[in-house]
Amino acid sequence: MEQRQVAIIKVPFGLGGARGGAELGPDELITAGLKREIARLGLVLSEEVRVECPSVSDAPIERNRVKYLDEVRQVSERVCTEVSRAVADGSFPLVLGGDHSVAIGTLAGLTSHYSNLGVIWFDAHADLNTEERSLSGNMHGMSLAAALGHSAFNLSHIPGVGPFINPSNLVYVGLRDLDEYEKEQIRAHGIKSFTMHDIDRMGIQCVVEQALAVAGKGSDGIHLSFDMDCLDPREAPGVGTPVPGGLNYREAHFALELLASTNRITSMELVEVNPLFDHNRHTARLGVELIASLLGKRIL
Ligand SMILES: NC(=[NH2+])NCCC[C@H](N)C(=O)O
Ligand SMILES: [Mn+2]
Ligand SMILES: [Mn+2]
Repeated sequence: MEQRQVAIIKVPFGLGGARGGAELGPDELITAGLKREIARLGLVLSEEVRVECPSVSDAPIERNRVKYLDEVRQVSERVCTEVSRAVADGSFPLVLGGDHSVAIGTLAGLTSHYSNLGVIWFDAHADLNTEERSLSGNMHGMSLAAALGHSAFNLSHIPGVGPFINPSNLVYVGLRDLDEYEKEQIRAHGIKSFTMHDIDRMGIQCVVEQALAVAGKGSDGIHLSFDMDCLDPREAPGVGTPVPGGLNYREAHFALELLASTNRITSMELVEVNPLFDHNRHTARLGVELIASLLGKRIL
């Protein structure tokens, strides 16, 4: 990471998820010691903003098949503004979710500065569904369809946004739970995907090096989108949509340590921490540790 200034952007939004609780994520990460870690690394916290987000109690009763689209749209616009401002200020944007639908706003804000943004997406899921094809209607499963311009609601509807992201600069790490339509999309657009099978076969080091090559090819910035459910639920039980067979503790740390050592990651978001399903703040503490690894913390 080149910048020594970090901007924390908290997005307490959970209406895009399958079950409530992700809106408690940002505060939980702060309570778990995030700012102390940032200070220990000698980084300057240039700002800490909290994006105002609607919650279930403010939202009208949802009767549509696609859930809380208006709320996601509103939050996306606000996140876009904050992320864009952080980049303009020369800070490293660190977005704290919230469910993964907050990525729509993050990517919108980033593309307003980076014309060819690379994206590394750590997740058990592909988040490539469209409004028509989603089986659940949950917007956190549609963020990348919005960023690629495949869904009806997409980045182009957000004021101040840049271009859609390019599928050739998008890469997945940790996939293991895909809907049929998502599999078709990955094949149709040739999106580079390192599934858990590939990690078993090649090892996490080789996977991360190749992922970086894909995201970095011709790009002017690389965003890391980190869904905590990429981890095995034994490591990270506090998530909304856990899937067995994920990354273990050292694989996740090593991946982020490797990314940090290249100095090429220009922004990060960490999403889907859900304290309601956590035990003793374990998942939030792990989230803080992983952010520290990405920001340059080393063992020795
Ligand atoms: N960001 C996430 N945790 N996404 C989970 C998505 C699960 C499923 N594919 C869906 O569309 O509903
Ligand atoms: Mn996700
Ligand atoms: Mn996921």
